[in-house]
Amino acid sequence: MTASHLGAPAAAPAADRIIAVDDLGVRFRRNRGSRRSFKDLFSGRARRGRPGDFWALRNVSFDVRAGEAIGVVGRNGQGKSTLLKLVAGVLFPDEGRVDVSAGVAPLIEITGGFVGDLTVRDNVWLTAGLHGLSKRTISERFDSIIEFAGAEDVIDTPFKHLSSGMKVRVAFSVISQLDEPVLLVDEVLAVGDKSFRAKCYARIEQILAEGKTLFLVSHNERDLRRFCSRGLYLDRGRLVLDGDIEAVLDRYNADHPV
Ligand SMILES: Nc1ncnc2c1ncn2[C@@H]1O[C@H](COP(=O)(O)OP(=O)(O)OP(=O)(O)O)[C@@H](O)[C@H]1O
Repeated sequence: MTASHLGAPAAAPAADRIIAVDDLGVRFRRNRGSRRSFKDLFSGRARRGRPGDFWALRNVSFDVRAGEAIGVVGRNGQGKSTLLKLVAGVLFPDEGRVDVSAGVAPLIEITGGFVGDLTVRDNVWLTAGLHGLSKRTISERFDSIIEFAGAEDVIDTPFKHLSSGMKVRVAFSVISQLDEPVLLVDEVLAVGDKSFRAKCYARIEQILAEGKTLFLVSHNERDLRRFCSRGLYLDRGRLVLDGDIEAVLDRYNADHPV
């Protein structure tokens, strides 16, 4: 008998579960860049107390089933990108656990993972290779990656010389043609022009139809409603609401009316 015969379980059964986040906490130092005073250097109290520390995320727990599309909402600076970085495994928690039982394709910072001094061609090979695609598969997909991005004229240009829009186009094109079961998209779509955004939306729909799992951070409610069935609402690093995307957006809008 499958779990669905027993009614909706509170937590995803282990077999279905692709991501498990348990009591997650991440602490940052607000003033890392500021100089310590001479007096601070000799003050044990200042070091122990670490007054600049704050929790960017705390007590965050949720499970994700394979194939879910989750929108992450919240005001600026409330922990959304930090959460995606933890799922991507590029940041480690100070408390709790994040277990991800599948490969993750992250598009979480415009230039994230791309090497500025390498050409577009080399970056495509590097990123696709790091995500486990064979040389043969990369060769087969290379032209379509470049074509989707509209990057034919900049194939041999160093990535750092691309416009910010073109960087996003190349990054999205590569990331969305990997075989990883989980896709993380943080805001970056806002940078592309209208026609590229339309292509991205079609690609995301295709990815969801293939049964992949999506995390989308966005301030665009239309995008969130279009792709996501579930929402996570973060405020001050806490998970205020985990539920149906409509309920999550209603609550967010009620808490923060324009
Ligand atoms: N490496 C870091 N060191 C110190 N503070 C950080 C670091 N990364 C993020 N922060 C801080 O942690 C908090 C959460 O940041 P995060 O980027 O997760 O917010 P966000 O919800 O994604 O915001 P936005 O909507 O503006 O993208 C912010 O106060 C941010 O300044």
